[in-house]
Amino acid sequence: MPQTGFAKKVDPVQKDMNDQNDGQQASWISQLFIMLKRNCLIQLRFWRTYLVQTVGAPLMFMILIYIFQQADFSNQSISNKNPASHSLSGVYGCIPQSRKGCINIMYTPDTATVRNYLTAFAQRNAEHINQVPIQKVGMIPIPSADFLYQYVVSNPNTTNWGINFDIKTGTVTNIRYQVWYNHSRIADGVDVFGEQLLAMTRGLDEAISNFALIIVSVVGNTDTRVNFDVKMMDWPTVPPSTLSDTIVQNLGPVFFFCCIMVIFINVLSQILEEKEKKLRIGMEVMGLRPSVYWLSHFFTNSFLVFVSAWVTVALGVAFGFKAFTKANIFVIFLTFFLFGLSMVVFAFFLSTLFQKVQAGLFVGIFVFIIGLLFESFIFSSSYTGYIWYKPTMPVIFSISNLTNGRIDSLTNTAVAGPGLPWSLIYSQIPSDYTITYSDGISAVPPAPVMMFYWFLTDIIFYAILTWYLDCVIANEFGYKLPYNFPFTSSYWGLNVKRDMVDSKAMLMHTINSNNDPLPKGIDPDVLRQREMALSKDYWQSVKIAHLRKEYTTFSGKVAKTAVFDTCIAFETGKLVALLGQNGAGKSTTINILSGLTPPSSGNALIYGHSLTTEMHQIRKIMGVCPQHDILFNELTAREHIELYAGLKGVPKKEWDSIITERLQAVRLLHVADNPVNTYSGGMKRRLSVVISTIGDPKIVYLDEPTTGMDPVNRRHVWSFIEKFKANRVIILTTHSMEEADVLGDQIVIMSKGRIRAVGDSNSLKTKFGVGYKLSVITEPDRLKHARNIVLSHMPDAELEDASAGALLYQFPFSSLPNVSLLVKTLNSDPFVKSWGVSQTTLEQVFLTITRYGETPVAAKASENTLI
Ligand SMILES: Nc1ncnc2c1ncn2[C@@H]1O[C@H](COP(=O)(O)OP(=O)(O)OP(=O)(O)O)[C@@H](O)[C@H]1O
Repeated sequence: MPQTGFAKKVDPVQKDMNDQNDGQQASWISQLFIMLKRNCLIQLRFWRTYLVQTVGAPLMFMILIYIFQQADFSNQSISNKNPASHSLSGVYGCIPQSRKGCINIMYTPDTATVRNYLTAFAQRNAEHINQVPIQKVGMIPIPSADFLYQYVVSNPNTTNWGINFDIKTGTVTNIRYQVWYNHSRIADGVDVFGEQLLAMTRGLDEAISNFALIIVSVVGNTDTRVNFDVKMMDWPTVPPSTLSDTIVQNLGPVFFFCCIMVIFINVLSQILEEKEKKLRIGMEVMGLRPSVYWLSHFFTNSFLVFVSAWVTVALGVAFGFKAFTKANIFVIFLTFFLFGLSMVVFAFFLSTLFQKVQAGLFVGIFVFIIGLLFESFIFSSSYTGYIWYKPTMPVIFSISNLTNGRIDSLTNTAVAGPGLPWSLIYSQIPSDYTITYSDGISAVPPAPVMMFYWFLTDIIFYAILTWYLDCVIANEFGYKLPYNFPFTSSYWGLNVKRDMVDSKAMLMHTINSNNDPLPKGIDPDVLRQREMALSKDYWQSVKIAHLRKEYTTFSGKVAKTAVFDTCIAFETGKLVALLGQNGAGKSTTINILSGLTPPSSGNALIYGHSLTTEMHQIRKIMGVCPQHDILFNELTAREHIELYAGLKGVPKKEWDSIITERLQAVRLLHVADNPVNTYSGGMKRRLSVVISTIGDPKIVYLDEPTTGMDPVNRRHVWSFIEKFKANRVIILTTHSMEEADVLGDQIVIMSKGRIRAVGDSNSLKTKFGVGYKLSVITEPDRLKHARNIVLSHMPDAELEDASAGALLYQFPFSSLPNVSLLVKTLNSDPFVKSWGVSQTTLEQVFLTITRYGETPVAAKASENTLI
């Protein structure tokens, strides 16, 4: 970055500003590798889950299909079981058991005589056979007995009877007929093989004889002799190799859909969990590029889909399902694989719409169920087919869960149609598979390759949507890009390469254009710091001007102003301790400075980079230890450091020494290879502190770094921070006054979003502590009595606090000689329980400042009116 205008300046603080360190950030490809490694490590830690998803689910569904199919086969093939025990009652009508309907009787030849016989038969057996669907296809002529065999083999369980007549007329009519009976077609679940055959032959014989009598009565022929020769034939048994995969056709698409949806639900919950636990934002703050994040998830989940698709194909072939064996396995694989990828990207898209795992999962499962319904028996033959076959459907309606309708079509084509060889993927599916819908539309399915194009379209469509929504929907800290961001040159990095003069000019513009009035009763030191921060001649490593943060409601109303008009500068090599009560605005300030949340107004210059426009540059020189640990439970401390060192672009040869030295410094080396979920709260905090120091950051934010640590480890962390602060700015928030006292070179006390006091520990104690402290503990109803004792010996003493029987006084150095007499009196007083004299502590300073809020100095005038 050009240094124009800076080297010449004589101001000593220029040295800090000129110390332009562009920081560390790994290249795009290195980040991708390191993220892929992280994803793989996490997947390996959960290998059982992923094994269930990729192998277990397909295996389970395949076994289920196989079991159902075997049950269906046994229904389709013939076996003599349960001899007859029922009385004759007539011929059963056929019972449709598949969508193809059923045929009651097939007969041949199709001659007038045979038709007459069967018409007479039908009239006499009307109650059994003249019913739907019998009326339509109850009896149909077929060309030959051989046709019957072929038809039954390829359409099992659709026909009841086959009758082949051979009629020779003369003086005596010789009628021979052969009867085939599908005795698995039973009405009440009990085989009535014998009775049914008897009923049929008796019925036919009667019909034929009757017909003969009618003829006699009509034409007057007296010779009515008819010879019957009846032969029972075995129902053609379907060889196992030609059994239809009706179960695969019907259940297959549903089950294959479920295999992929298991992965879909997992991807959705994985991404949302990383969002909810702020893991993703944590990595981005440490320099991870969003594109790398998405791509790494795409690749690792693609691998899962890849495995799952191949396992499905392999199992389908192993189980001998025709959908697989009749097709080219690559066609089948590509179908599952591309469908799986489209669902992965669809999960990405859904994840951008939600912040919480629960909400996202609810919608994910809803999508799953809707998809299942579309895939189910109710819709599979019509609705999804309709969507697939109707090319005019807009792209949006092809939402991925519906695209699986194409798997349905593919399975049907593969099973019942010509199969799917690679050579046919560009050809139209034969018109035999034309489907006529209830609205009269007759659609010819397009070539199978169209299905692949649709999946690819889905993948690209949802990838673009994910990228856009991920940018414009506010993240968990309210950060978002404008709706037109793709058309801004800054997004594409075309005009971000500013030099420091530009950034300084931007800051000065912010300063000059701010007309906010000075807050009333501002502390003189705070005012001086403010003036320096706003001066065009005073430049430090960090210069913050008019920073303000308003949290707004959904309707845009300001719900809370967390930070008001912060103006301050920090110099290199100093640790700034930010103190304040809960809700004072410390974390918000750190979140703004670390780019987690955008400021409502104001700006800052951090090592020459503008906060509002060059956050990507600032991230390269920044380390953050957030208030809540952002750690991956499954990874070890070593893997965390490798991950962040990788993202920051720290050379690999330095990793080992960083791990050893820093983990040793915070006493974590002995658990370096244990997963983080085995760590205590304090251990996690220590690891978070170490992570914030990776990559030689010039500015480090430590948000309550020692919360939950025991005193011993806290001291280890203090000395680690103390050593680390050379040549950097460290901004630390804490509720431990001791910590601020020990570490803070500059202490900033905030209250209600404003800076109330600034200075080093001593100056604050001198200014706000004014000398010494005297505490007296007495009975709660003897406070006045104790106060009189104190004031009689020390009229200069100023009351700071009086509560629950405790008096806290502050007295100047000049009153010190009176202490011994006062102590004597206190010791001899029966109502005084204890007393103590001490130098003012930072805690007392803090209490004073926060108690009197806006005007700490002026407020002291009213102190003695407390009791
Ligand atoms: N996302 C938000 N929406 C609305 N108000 C918020 C949001 N985040 C913080 N606040 C409010 O802003 C104020 C400052 O919060 P902040 O977290 O910065 O305080 P803090 O000083 O860090 O407190 P603590 O010591 O408890 O961490 C609080 O009143 C808080 O309720």
